Amino acid sequence: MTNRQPPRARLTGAAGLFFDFDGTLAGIQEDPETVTPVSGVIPALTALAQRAKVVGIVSARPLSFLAEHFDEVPGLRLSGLYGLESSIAGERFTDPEAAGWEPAIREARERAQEELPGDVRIEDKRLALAIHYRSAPELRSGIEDWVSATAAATGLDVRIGRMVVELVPPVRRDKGSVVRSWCEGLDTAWYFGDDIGDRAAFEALAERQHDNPGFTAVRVAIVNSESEHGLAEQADVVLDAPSAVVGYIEDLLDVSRQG
Ligand SMILES: O=P(O)(O)OC[C@H]1O[C@H](O[C@H]2O[C@H](CO)[C@@H](O)[C@H](O)[C@H]2O)[C@H](O)[C@@H](O)[C@@H]1O
Repeated sequence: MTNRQPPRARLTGAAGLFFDFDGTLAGIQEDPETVTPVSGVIPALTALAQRAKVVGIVSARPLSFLAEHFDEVPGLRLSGLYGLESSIAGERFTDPEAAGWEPAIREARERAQEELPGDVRIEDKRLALAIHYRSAPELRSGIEDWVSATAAATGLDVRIGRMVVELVPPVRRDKGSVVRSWCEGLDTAWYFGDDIGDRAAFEALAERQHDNPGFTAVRVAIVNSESEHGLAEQADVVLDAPSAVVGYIEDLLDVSRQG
């Protein structure tokens, strides 16, 4: 059991709460297409969005996937593909520099379909290509070599995740840039994450706290048997499952209602 007591931070002043999706609001499964938020996430986020100044999802999933699962939460911000896409108050944005890399992603997908073994799962996210080896972990180093070679041939960048390697446009955006911009005007912000890509968001919160002594950052790591990237060591709170994130939000709302 890795849960710790939540800190005594409350939803006072201008508060923001930002959540990664896979492994944080949803359990990990073999097929990414069938993943849904765990029970209680939608009502918890709905209540939070009524109470906090900014609530958002900061994910590597495409915006279309996030919209399908979260459109019913009023006021929720969505950021997809590590900040390349977003939707805020009904306004959709796609990074124009990244958009030019769609043909390179398509080329990489065609190469993957021809060259990679059938037990590797290829997830085409239009502006990113994820190669999953969860169903064949022994293929990891071969896939990493293939991804490096394809990145060199296409000009794309490489990102590593949980049993996944991705080809992405070489654009300077990450979850840290999203959190940095969403923290503007906030007094307190929480970030909940479980994976390597969430480190940049933790760092953005730490930087903001360092530069603004009046700002409170709460970094929440969701750890699991696959965690190996030091996120828990940087965290203020450690939880052990997406269901514990729902419990944490409910506690936070309760404590904040009590004033
Ligand atoms: O930023 P996130 O919302 O956490 O997205 C990160 C990646 O999540 C998905 O892959 C992960 O979850 C899959 C489903 O449980 C799992 O099979 C895989 O091993 C995990 O890496 C998603 O499919 C990727 O596109 C995201 O980059």
